[in-house]
Amino acid sequence: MRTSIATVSLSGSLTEKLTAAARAGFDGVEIFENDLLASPLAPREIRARCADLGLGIDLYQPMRDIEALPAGEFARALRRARHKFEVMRGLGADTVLVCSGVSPRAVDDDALAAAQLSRLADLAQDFGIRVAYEALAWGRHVSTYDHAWRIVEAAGHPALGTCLDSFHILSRSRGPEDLDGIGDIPGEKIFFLQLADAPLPGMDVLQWSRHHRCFPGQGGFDVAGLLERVLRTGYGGPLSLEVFNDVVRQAGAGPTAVDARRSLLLLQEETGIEVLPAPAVPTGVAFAELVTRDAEPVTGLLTGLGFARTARHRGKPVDLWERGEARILVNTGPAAPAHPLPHGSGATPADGTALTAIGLESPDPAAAARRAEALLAPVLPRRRAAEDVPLDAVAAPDGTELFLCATDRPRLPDWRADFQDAPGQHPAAPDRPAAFRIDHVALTQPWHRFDEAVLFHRGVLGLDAQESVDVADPYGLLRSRAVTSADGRVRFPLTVGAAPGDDTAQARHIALATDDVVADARRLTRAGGRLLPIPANYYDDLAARFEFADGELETYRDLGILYDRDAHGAFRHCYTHTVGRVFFELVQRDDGYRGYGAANAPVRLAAQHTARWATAG
Ligand SMILES: O=C(O)c1ccc(O)c(O)c1
Ligand SMILES: [Mg+2]
Repeated sequence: MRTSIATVSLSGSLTEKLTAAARAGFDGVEIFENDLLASPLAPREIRARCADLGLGIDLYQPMRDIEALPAGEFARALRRARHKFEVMRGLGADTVLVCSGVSPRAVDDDALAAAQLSRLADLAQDFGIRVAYEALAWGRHVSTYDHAWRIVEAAGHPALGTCLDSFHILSRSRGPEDLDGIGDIPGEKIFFLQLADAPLPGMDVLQWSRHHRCFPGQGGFDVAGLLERVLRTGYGGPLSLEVFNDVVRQAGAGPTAVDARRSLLLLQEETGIEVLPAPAVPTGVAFAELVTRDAEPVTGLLTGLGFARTARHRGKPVDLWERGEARILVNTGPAAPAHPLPHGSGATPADGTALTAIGLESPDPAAAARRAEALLAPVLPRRRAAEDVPLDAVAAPDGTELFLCATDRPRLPDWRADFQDAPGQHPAAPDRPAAFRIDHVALTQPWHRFDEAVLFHRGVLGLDAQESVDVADPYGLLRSRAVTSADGRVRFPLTVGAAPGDDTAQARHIALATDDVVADARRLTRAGGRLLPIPANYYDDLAARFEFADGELETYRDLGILYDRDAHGAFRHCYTHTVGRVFFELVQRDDGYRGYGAANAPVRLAAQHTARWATAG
């Protein structure tokens, strides 16, 4: 089906918006009146620009306050309409959107509304234009799609149809039965379909619509369910995204357009319109890669955590550090990322050590890469040097390189083949295999790419998105949403920091799962490592909330171990100091604890701020 996007859904000048929409592969656009008014281009020039870019102008919008008006006022509205139809002639646009009125002077009279819309449609017809009437959820007398349709039906004019907008419909829907009326509208009378999602729970509907709409799959609406109903009517027009969102207004148009198209592709896949390569859900984390100019602080920390340097890359200054199933690459080479990093990404190695890449254990790396490519993820070169093992890799929205790889699996190229054993190196802490591994990797996101990142990990990699949690940071609020595989072998809490410039909230971390966090915490301190000190007040509060065996709480207090419990089990965890933009966490999950210790996160963040001041002198 034809895909389209409203210019209001992208930031920048009209030219920037059109270019971004075309580059992302949209077939057409809805031109928002404000974008036209603010543009130095005449309507004919906009038309030519769109034609050069291969974009159609599928809709011009909005026209407001036209129906059910007193006679004099309606005459003035028609004059306005004639002027707009002339603009549309210049644009070569053949459909105009008319929103249900909000004017206090409009009267509650469906017959009058139908008669006046019919007059408007007569005029439109002279210009070869169709009128699509949309019920705004906050319309004065018409606020539901079925009411708008009753008026259109009563008018019975060939140039008058309805526009369905998923936001207005779903924001007012109390249950699926409220959508049954869609099936009563003949598909050819649905002149246009606008798609948007929104976060739940709702709020005042005008604020919700104007500031918080998001692309399908990024909110809580069942947009796919609605689309299926509309398709069953026989609707054959464009699928058009119309998102009003404060963050989107500030984010770059290029990446937003890609995010938007990816959202639409996933929606089309969900509704059976598009067939994409199936996801090959990662089964584990093969490695995490740190880039650093000065390896010593990181390797010192890794040694204290029981890792040993076991191998070195044959052609690059990259060392493999291992303990159990946890593998960390330490890259001291020039940190030229294969993909440009967005501003504010936690993957930026500018100031020392940064977490820039993750190896995902993939059941079928080539298939995973094909899906990623179909969903517009930048595909990175398979070989960085002639002698390297070919590895599939793509860039996540935050610039993190995701290697789709295999470890010790016959018939698949093994990423470790590029590494040569470092003789005589064994981890200081021999483990039962799998007793020590990467539990999760917390990936801070640029503030304006969070919703995109969640959809990317869900849609492209096939991970499940968990509930979003808010965490109080002393200097703001942190939002965190984990994407995980069903068995919990892959867990990436995606977080978005308080203030964009806040270094503490920007740091990424690797959490290492152990079956004895106390022993590992002691090992680190014995090796001269520092664990993040936690205030005594925290332990006094723990004593009030939970019961502990004799001495247990004192041990935690001495070491800085935090404690949490959920319906399943217990969680003990502690944090190393931060090196550059990276720190480590040691975690012990008992009896199937599912979370990440969110209850402790405010204490941890405050302690990290304090520690940063201490080291800053
Ligand atoms: O918020 C508005 O006014 C507005 C305008 C045009 C639309 O298509 C819409 O859904 C909302
Ligand atoms: Mg709309």
